[in-house]
Amino acid sequence: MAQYTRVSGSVGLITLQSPPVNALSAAVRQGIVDLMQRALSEPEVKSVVICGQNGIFCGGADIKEFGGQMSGPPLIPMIHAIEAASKPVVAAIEGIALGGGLELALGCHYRIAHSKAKVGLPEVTLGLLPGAGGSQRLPRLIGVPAALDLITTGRHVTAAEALKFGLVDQITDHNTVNVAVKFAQRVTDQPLDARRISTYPCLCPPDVDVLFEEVMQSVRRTARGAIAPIACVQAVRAAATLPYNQGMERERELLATLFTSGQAHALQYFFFAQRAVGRWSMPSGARWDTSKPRPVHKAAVIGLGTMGRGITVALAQAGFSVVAVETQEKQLMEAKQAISGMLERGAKRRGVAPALDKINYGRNIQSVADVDLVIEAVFEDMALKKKVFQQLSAVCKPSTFLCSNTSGLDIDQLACQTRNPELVVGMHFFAPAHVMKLLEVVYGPKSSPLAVATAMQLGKKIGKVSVAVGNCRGFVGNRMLKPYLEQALFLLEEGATPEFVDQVLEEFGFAMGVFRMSDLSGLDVGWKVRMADGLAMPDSTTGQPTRLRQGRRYSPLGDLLCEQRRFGQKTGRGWYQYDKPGSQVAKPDPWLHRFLDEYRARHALVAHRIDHQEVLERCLYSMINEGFRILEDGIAAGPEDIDVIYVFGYSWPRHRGGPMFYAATVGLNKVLERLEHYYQAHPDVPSLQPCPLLRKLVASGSPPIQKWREVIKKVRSQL
Ligand SMILES: C[C@H](O)[C@H](C)C(=O)SCCNC(=O)CCNC(=O)[C@H](O)C(C)(C)COP(=O)([O-])OP(=O)([O-])OC[C@H]1O[C@@H](n2cnc3c(N)ncnc32)[C@H](O)[C@@H]1OP(=O)([O-])[O-]
Repeated sequence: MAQYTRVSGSVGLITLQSPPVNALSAAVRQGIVDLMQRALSEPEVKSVVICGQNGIFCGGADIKEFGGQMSGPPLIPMIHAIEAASKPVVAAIEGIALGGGLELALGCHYRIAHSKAKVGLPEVTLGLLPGAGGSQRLPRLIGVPAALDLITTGRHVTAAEALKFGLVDQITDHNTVNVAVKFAQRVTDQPLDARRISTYPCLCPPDVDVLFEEVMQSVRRTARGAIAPIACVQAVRAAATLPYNQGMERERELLATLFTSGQAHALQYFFFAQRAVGRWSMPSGARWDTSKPRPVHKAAVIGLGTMGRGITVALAQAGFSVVAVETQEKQLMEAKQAISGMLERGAKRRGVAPALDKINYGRNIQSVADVDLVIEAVFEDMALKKKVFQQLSAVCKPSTFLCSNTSGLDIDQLACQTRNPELVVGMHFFAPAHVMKLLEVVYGPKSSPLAVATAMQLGKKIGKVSVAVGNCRGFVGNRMLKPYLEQALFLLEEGATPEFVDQVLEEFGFAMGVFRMSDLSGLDVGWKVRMADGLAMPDSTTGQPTRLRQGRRYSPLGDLLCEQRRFGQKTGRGWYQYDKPGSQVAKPDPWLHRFLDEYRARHALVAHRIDHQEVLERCLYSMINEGFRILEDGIAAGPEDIDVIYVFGYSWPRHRGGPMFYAATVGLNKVLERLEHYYQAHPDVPSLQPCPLLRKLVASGSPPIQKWREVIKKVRSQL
């Protein structure tokens, strides 16, 4: 929908009207076409201004329309008609002009932006490319290098940067529409041919071929298998080498390939999944829109190890006053230094002043008596955490929220240490906590919707993607990681090498394979947890490491490496070898290959040929199977929660949508059939036994992932 008003006597004002972001739905496009014809036909009208309702210009094509039959006037001829208009058309950009929204503005003859506006062509983040002339007009307007940067990254640029690029003609701090109307009146007699961007030559730097080669190489390196960034480079190359119309034809061809690709579906699913996790719910029925958060003004962090430091930085950078407590003097001094350094570097990158004055350091837990919310980040030991929660409950105001950054310990046990267990939730950050976007907000049986709402809102305020999950061992992320790690170890026992397993997972799109990741995070972290669980102990009779624990298959490979202090990067030896402790370049280690051969011989294991398919299916399907158990248990409300956790917390490739979306893509019946195949071969590995929910979904015809929540609700109501 669009509205037409005549302003200042001679200006036709077209206002896009489709909340919340005036996306270019069929109705909006029809409105623009009709009202442009009206403005051009009215003799009194000398110029036209296009703007958006509610201080937002346009969020681009309507992503909700992508899944269906496209109807209404097509975008490209609509924008061509505006560019060819006989009267000047001015875009008044407020809020955002993204994707098709910016392409619409590029079809206009002038662009006026509010100083706080952001513009960009983020189609690549949806597995697409600017398909309404953006890949051909932008290079002609701002040059090939800048256009390549904006189109291959999809980043949003500020109005100031857009002005520097020449992407907008003027920026204002005042009412943008009024400024644009005045501007439109001033340019009525200016020649328009010079303002039709599609007619501009595409000026190229002398070494344009070298530039495209370099950009293509770096894009291939960072894309990790995503195809859209590569198509974006090819589209801009068409602008640099072909006449406009041929370039547009090339843009159309490339977009057609992407539009129907699985990756575009995965990325568009993920776009909406990111928004779905904000609409959280709890098994009790409490929901995001019925639970009001309590404002947090002052927070505290207890324990300034690696995680505590990152959490303190994230809070301070977001403007919160923070009381940072560390009882050990030496640790406190080191933490102060590290935190100041992180704040200064972050502030420099963002061009702002470091928030050093936001933090008060203390060694005494008494100093947190007046805060609104505390995040405990002490060593991952239940007894220690319980003691800290008892102290906090005694010291803090009764209304203070007590949160733990534990990565998998029982939140309810901590809640039971306090006077107000309903105000206790988990806030599980991911290392480095001031960088990683993901936050698991963990509610226990006593946690109140108020506490969950407050933690979710705080997460959003410090720039995190927060996902509300139930309390269980390992919550969602680490619980699904366990069978994934387990299968990787079993594959080594059966003949694979760490390099091969990692290569398969990295070709799939993970930033790092399971063994390189394990070396990075340190093998001793998991070892300590297994020791605490009594898992890493040798057989009481033989004293030898056994491969069976409570009737389940267990691989002591990781424990055996740790007994030799092969903790990974930190000791220079792990699943790989490194030049020296702390270096990050992993090299295959002949010692480990010999160790695996001896281990197999000692346990009478016969190595067999393991191919890509087996690695992917056993590692990913066992993880996905655990995902279905988590949905069945109600620990996660829907598949979107799991997928957002894995993309933002465990580097699952976004262009594959997430583990649950991937299962839907592969086909649930195939996942079920393969799990049954592997479980038959490995009956002592319960994580391969297909989850009943998976069976039920297959039995009900494998409904599309958007429909799983209904099936889950029915299944859980029958439990
Ligand atoms: C031809 C052409 O070349 C091609 C092919 C294209 O143009 S492809 C399209 C290119 N455009 C984009 O990639 C921009 C995508 N949007 C965003 O980046 C952000 O939304 C935002 C604009 C920066 C606002 O962020 P926000 O944090 O303030 O709010 P929100 O929660 O995100 O969004 C608020 C609500 O608006 C919905 N929404 C946002 N953008 C939308 C869009 N383009 N289409 C449909 N719905 C959209 C969103 O789902 C949510 O709905 P609900 O959850 O409330 O029901």
